[in-house]
Amino acid sequence: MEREKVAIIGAGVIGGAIACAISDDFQVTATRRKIERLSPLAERGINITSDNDKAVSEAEVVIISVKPYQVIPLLKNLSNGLKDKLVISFAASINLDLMQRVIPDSRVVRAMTNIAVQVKEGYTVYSCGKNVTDSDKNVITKIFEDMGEYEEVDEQHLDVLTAMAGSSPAYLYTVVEAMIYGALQVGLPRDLALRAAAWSVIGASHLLLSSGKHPAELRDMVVTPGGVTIDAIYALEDGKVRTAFMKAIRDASLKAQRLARDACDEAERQLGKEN
Ligand SMILES: NC(=O)C1=CN([C@@H]2O[C@H](COP(=O)(O)OP(=O)(O)OC[C@H]3O[C@@H](n4cnc5c(N)ncnc54)[C@H](OP(=O)(O)O)[C@@H]3O)[C@@H](O)[C@H]2O)C=CC1
Ligand SMILES: O=C(O)[C@@H]1CCC=N1
Repeated sequence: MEREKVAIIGAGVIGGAIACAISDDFQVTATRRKIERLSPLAERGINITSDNDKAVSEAEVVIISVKPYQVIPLLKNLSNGLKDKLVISFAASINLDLMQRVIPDSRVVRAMTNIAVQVKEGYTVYSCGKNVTDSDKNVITKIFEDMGEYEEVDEQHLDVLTAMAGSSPAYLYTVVEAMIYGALQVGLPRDLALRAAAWSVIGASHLLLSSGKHPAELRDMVVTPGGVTIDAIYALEDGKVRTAFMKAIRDASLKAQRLARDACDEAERQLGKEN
């Protein structure tokens, strides 16, 4: 069976990861302006070009993975070619309504994922525009399945989910790095410290998801009275780690919402100028 053709416009960090994750099941063409940086994708059999128009014209599905401020100008440039196509944007903060105003004749999906797509273990959340069909949904879920876990959500949650799902690996790497440094301080070899921290994150996550238990209950099961863990928990509470994480998620969510407002204001200015 002929594989569906997908164009990925802006194959940088996340677009490149998506290209690799779906390339067994879809015929992928990846674009960016600095085409020489796409050679690792070409080595994996992915078509590469810096010609967005050509990539779009040959594709049935178009994935947009440029920076948020580049999305609206890009969609305007490509609007003729995008007519009647399914367009999936992974850009933070650029909402469905805004994209739909610029490409009214396309079927638009807004999605957020994370860097674990590189190992096909991303977590993708998405919302569909009004005219997305059931057959589009089949294609969308096939793409997202190749990237890891996925679920459809109400668009109103996508800015907070950018902070929770899209950005989360960065927070976890910060935690893991700090844990490794703690272990180095008391003499554990570097590679052993890294494996201990990373496998603990994976195991703890799987247990959390499969047990259905609240994280506080699971934490309590680890804390042996008079034992080792309680001294770590005491130090973490003393360092206000929970407040720090709550602030981090709140601030990142507010930033996503502010970027969304700025993008709308800028688009209004541009669209106003054209009318
Ligand atoms: N990084 C992450 O973990 C995640 C990022 N995102 C979202 O993905 C988007 C991209 O982020 P990220 O991958 O980190 O950023 P990158 O800068 O790595 O990727 C953006 C890419 O877009 C390319 N680009 C810019 N303009 C054009 C154009 N006109 N035509 C074709 N390609 C173009 C750039 O390459 P060149 O300059 O060579 O053209 C660059 O490679 C953002 O909107 C972000 O919100 C979503 C989820 C997770
Ligand atoms: O930092 C960002 O804006 C993007 C969105 C989620 C992850 N990276």
